[in-house]
Amino acid sequence: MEKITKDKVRAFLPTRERDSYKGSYGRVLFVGGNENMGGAIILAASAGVYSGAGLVTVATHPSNKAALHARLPEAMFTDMTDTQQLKHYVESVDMIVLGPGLGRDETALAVLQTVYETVKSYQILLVDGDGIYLHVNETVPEPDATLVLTPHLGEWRTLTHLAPDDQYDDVNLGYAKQLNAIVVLKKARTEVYCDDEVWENTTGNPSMATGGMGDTLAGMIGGFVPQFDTIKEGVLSAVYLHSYIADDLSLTHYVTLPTAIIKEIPKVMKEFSTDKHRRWI
Ligand SMILES: NC(=O)C1=CN([C@@H]2O[C@H](COP(=O)(O)OP(=O)(O)OC[C@H]3O[C@@H](n4cnc5c(N)ncnc54)[C@H](OP(=O)(O)O)[C@@H]3O)[C@@H](O)[C@H]2O)[C@@H](O)CC1
Ligand SMILES: Nc1ncnc2c1ncn2[C@@H]1O[C@H](COP(=O)(O)OP(=O)(O)O)[C@@H](O)[C@H]1O
Ligand SMILES: [Mg+2]
Repeated sequence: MEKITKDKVRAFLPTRERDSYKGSYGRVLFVGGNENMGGAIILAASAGVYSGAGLVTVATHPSNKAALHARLPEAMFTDMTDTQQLKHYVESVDMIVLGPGLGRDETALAVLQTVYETVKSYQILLVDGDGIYLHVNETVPEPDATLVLTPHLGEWRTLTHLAPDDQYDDVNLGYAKQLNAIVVLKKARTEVYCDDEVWENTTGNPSMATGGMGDTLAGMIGGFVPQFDTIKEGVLSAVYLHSYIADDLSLTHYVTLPTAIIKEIPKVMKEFSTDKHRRWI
């Protein structure tokens, strides 16, 4: 098992080109947030924007529109219950983050099915939260995209039926392959299963054990992956920095709020950037 370390993340972090524009840094669609869990998708999308995604759209329940615009004016809104609009947005992005706060009812299932039917092989689809529940418990088409799954230990048990005592690395890797996915197994020391590799995070602490923390990680991965040289490097860097920020905040804060992590992302990316002393003027 390889460790995700500071030096590796520093080396992975891309530098920005002078002539780049928002299209250079990824168009990302966030799908989720029913009438009761709009916060989950707003957190995910906020993490995506603060991670540097070039253009972010949120497909969510219409009741979340005003809150989204108030909290995150950088993001665009579309109604996730409008199937034609949802298809249109899925077709126009590089990456989709599906599932935070989506719910598990018929509307949620229809949304997930539309996304799964529409994605193409050149796109990246991250499935989290209720999306993972629907992925396992409902009959859904296999998405033709690079799949990233971000289960916590409970969701991993749902996906694999593995008891906690049976979750050895090689067994987990076998399941990740069977699921045809890069798996981010979230826990105190999060693990990433990618191709034949197993990675272990070296950051993270119990001040992070609060609702919305995983939604925030999903959003960071969504923001990072289109900007990084490889999907693996984007995923590993998001996992590391999400918890690195929390470790820093935990020195002075008993609990680390997802919104506090989100605010710090651009600063920490600058700290890790190899051209951090560069001035553009
Ligand atoms: N502000 C918002 O809108 C928020 C919205 N949210 C949205 O809620 C949706 C449901 O997600 P969820 O994770 O809350 O619930 P679920 O999928 O039922 O999993 C819990 C089950 O797994 C088990 N379990 C075992 N080990 C575990 C572990 N290490 N970590 C966690 N659980 C563990 C656990 O066992 P127990 O605690 O009962 O012992 C229980 O049986 C999802 O879409 C998410 O995005 C939340 O993000 C909160 C903020
Ligand atoms: N004790 C802990 N130590 C380190 N990280 C933790 C701890 N508890 C939770 N986390 C992190 O918080 C996140 C929780 O994810 P998840 O349960 O999906 O949250 P939510 O669905 O509420 O957003 C994961 O990234 C996990 O690694
Ligand atoms: Mg979660």
